[in-house]
This record gives sequence, C-alpha cells and structure tokens, in this order.
Amino acid sequence: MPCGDPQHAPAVTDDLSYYANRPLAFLARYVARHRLRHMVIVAAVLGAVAFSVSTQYGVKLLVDALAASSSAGSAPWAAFAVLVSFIAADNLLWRVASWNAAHAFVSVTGDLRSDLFRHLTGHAPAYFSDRLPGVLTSRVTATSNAVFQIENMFVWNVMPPCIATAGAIVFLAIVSVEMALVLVGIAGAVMIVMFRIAATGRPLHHAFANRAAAVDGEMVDVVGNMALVRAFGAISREHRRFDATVAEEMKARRRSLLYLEKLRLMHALVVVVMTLALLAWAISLWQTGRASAGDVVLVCTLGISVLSATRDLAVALVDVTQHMARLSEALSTLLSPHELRDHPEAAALVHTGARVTFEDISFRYPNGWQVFDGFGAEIEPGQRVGLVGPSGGGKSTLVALLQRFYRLQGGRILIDGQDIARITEESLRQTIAVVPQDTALLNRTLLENIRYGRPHATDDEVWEAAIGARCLPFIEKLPQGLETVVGDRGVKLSGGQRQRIAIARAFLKNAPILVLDEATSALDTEAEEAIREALERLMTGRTVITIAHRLSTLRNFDRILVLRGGKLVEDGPPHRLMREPGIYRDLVNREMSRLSEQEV
Ligand SMILES: Nc1ncnc2c1ncn2[C@@H]1O[C@H](COP(=O)(O)OP(=O)(O)OP(=O)(O)O)[C@@H](O)[C@H]1O
Repeated sequence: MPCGDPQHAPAVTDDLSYYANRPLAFLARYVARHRLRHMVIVAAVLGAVAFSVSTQYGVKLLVDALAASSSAGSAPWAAFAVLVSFIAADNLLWRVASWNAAHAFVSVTGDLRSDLFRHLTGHAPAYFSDRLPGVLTSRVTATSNAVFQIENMFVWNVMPPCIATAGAIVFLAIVSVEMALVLVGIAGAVMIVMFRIAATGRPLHHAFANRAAAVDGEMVDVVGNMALVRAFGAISREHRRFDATVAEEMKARRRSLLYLEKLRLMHALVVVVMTLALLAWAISLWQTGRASAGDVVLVCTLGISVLSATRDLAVALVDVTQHMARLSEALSTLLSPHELRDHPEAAALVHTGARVTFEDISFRYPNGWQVFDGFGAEIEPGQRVGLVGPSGGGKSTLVALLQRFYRLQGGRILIDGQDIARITEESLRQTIAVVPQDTALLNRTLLENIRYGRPHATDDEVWEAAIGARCLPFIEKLPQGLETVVGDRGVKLSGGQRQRIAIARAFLKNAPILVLDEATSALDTEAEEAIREALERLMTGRTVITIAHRLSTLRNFDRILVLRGGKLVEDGPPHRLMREPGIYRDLVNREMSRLSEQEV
C-alpha cells in the first residue's frame, strides 16, 4: 500500500506504514483497542469537572442563604448539604478517572512499543545501514513517551478547562446573560489566538525533537565502538564532538521553551485585565441592585476559574502540540514502508536440490551505485562455488541479493527454478544458512545463540551441532558451559570461537544452501584447523557459495567465479583456472608469494 494514498487507504490497517504521516489516526488506533476504559475516563472527567464548577455555584447558594435567612433557619444547612455532595462527587470521579487511566494509558504505550518494534524489525538491511541504531531505538521510546504525555495532557489538562469553561459560562448566564456572552467571545478569541501562535512554533519543537534524537544516536554510536575510540586515542575528540551535539540540542530546546514562555506571558496579561474588568462589572451590577452578594462571589470565582482555565488550556495545547510534533517526527522515520515485502501471491519455496540461477540481473544501490548490469550464472545443486575477485567486485552484493536484502532492477534470481521475489521470505530464510564474516551474537547464552538456527531444537540437537562445529573444546573450558552469556555481540569469545558458534547455528538450521563469508582475520593454526574441519562437515551435501578471501581454502571447490566490476570474468574449476593466465591465477600466485615471504 503506497503511503499517503487516500483512495486506497483503509480505516484501520495492520500495515503500520499507513500511519507514517497520520499521527492522530495512529493514536486513535491504540485508544480504540481500550475503548471502554477510555470512555469511562472521559465520562468521569466530565462529571468531575461539572461537579467542581457546580461547587462554585454551591458557594453562591450558601452565601445567599446565609445573607437571607435567620440563624435558626434550615436553608443554610440545605445549601451546605448540596455543597458537600458536589465536593464529594468531584473528588470521587477524579479517582475513578485516574484509576482507569493508570490501566488504559500504560496498555496503550505497551501495545504501540511492541507494534513499532515489529515494524522496525521488518525493514531491510539497507534501512539500518542508513540510520544509527540509537536514533531508531530512541524514537521508539520517544513515540511511546509522547503518546503517554498526549493522553495525560488531554485528559488532565485539556478536557477539564474546556468543560470548566463551558460550565462556568452557563452559571454566569444565570447572573447576567450579557456577561456570559462577553466571556464566551473573549475566551474564544483568546483560545484561537493562542492556538494559532502555538502552531507557528511547531518547526521549533520539531527541530528540538530532531536534535534530541541526534544526541541519543551519537551516544549509542560511541558507546558501541568504545574499543575503536580508545584504540585511536579519540576519547577527548569524542567528548568535544558530543559537547557540540548537546550544545545544538540545548539551543533548539531553549528556542522551543522560550517560544512557549512568550505565549504564556501574553496570556497572563490578558487574564489579569479581564478578571479586573469582570469583577468591576459585577460590583457595578450589585450597586444598582441587579445582582446579589452571592452573584458577585460567583462572578469572581467563575471569572478567575474561566480565565485560568484558558491559560491551562493554552499551555496544555502548546504542550500537546509539542508532543504531537515529536510523535509525528518519530513516526515518519519509524513507519516508512517496508522495502521488501512478500509478493501478494508469494508461495513457499519447494526445494528439489538447491540449484541457484542468477538470470541477467541488474542492480544498483539506493545511492545510485550500479553494481550489476545483466549478470548471469547458474550454480548446480550440491556444487561448491567460490566467489573471488578484487575488492568492490560485487561478491558481497551478489550474496546479499540471493538473500533478497535488496530489490533487483532487472533480471531474476531463481532457486530450483522459483523466482525468489515470488516466494515467501520465511521459506527463503529456511533455505539459506549463512555463516557471516563477522559473526554477530546476541547477548544471551551460547545455548540460545546456537539454537537461533532452529528455535525448537532439543538440547541434544544443540549439543550435536556444537560438536559438529568443533565447539566442544572451548565450551567445556567455560565454567558455565553452554549457559555462558556471550556479552555484547559476543565480546567474551574469540573471533574463531564466535565463528564456530555461527557454524553450529548453521548446522542446526540444516538448510540446503550454505552461504559462507570467509573471515579475513588471521586465526592461529589450531583454530583455523578446527574451523576448516567444521566447515568441511557443514558443506557436505549442500549447495555452497563462499566469498573467499584466502584462495587456498578453495582448492577442493568445484568451481570458481571471478567477479570484477560486477562482471563475471572467469568461471571454472580451480585447477583449470590455474592453468590459464588470468585474475584467479594472479591472485593465487600473489597469495602464495605473500605466504612464502611471511614464512621467511
Ligand atoms: N550499501 C551500499 N551502498 C552503496 N554502495 C555499496 C554498498 N555496499 C557496497 N557498495 C558498493 O558496491 C560495490 C560492490 O561492493 P561489494 O561489497 O559487493 O564488493 P566485494 O566484492 O564484496 O568487495 P570486498 O571483497 O571488499 O568485500 C562497491 O563498489 C561498493 O562500494
């Protein structure tokens, strides 16, 4: 569904990208999920404010009863009873509202956080390479905080003054219709002017929201790369850079706050002038006998409450506008449409041997960089293929395209004759196991990390995979064995150990196609031998595509594809390519002479 297409837009949809530019509809979606509680809250606040305004009328009744009756009469006690019941109802209803709010508002923020996380994790890798993780996670938090604030502000700060103003105007009309009309006119004008001015400040609040997200992003980037920062002695450089980012944020925040302060100042002046005028008017009515003492008290209390209500309302509306700005800014980033959704008629892949065909593919990165233009190759089932070639030739891109991380501009990639653009993502992921160059591990136990390959695998199957991947020697040395938590991205393990965990994970996944991105970092001979053995077992019986950085590992492969500048420039078994002059032979010779130099 293209975002922003009103003709095709559904009222409520599970595709969150529909809400990328519709913060109000987004809010309504979650409020509607807890409809009943929200209705109770609104009704309770309505009642509470109505009773609180009526309390002022109760005071007027009491004053008039006291002024009119003798000390023995029952009228003051009747007025007292009315007043007390208004006060009790007012307080009780507030508690009903806040009790329900504690449930409803928290549920709304929980629901939307889960939904945002689901949407966020549905984006293609390109989305994440263009954005800092800290910025994204802080936006999820910002969205949930903004919605919580908006709900709170609306119920406690926007609704009450609105209801109070309406109620006060009704009571004022009892004293003087003229006075009530004047108050309606002035309060309405004040609100419109305040709201307009508040709305023009929106870009300032947006700027602040952006700056705040940048500070978070910067922090996460540096904290996540502390080893790099330290290794380059860049701590004080990073401090200065961070200070500059914070300074920008402070500037934007100050601008946003001072704008609000100017607004409040203007309002305060209007309120003072108007309260004085109303009171003087009521006194003059009393002097001419057209109003009672109680009426003057009523005008005084109502006038003050209406005018302070418009102040609260204006301030609250400005705050709500600020939170709405934060919300819409966050939603437009988080809810951009998923780049790679399953085709509407996508079917599960049926594999019959795992033949991979690149059919005349053309691909350019989102930044416009063209990598392939009519590339073609066919990999037979069970074939072991090494991708080789100079840096930037397109090896990693080809493997990313096979995993459908990007959309092709032309051609097709087929697995067993089925176009991967037309199969379900889930079945594609089940068909391909990847052992990446830089093994990413989650900060969980080894057991959980290996089981990531097949979530329902039994403990015995996990052990088998760990044994197959030659993980046992190091797992046995860990005091907590498979229950050891590996640290952020697996920092508590060596590079070789992390790789063997990735191999175990692939063992467990047992997919017919295996993609290997060989680690470039040198490992000691023992670790390398263990990994070589583990890989040999893993490759058996599968179609294997390896990005090879050390060509010696390809000697036993069936076929080498040499890529240069996105073109297939050599293709054949390694022993044949070694007989002919060409890139592969040059690269192998260069590697051999480098190795023999190292030995010397
Ligand atoms: N995310 C990206 N956005 C834009 N261009 C990219 C991106 N990733 C890679 N490229 C470009 O695409 C070309 C192919 O890169 P690719 O990583 O596929 O090459 P490679 O053969 O795997 O190189 P290496 O051996 O250095 O890993 C390069 O020119 C690279 O700069």
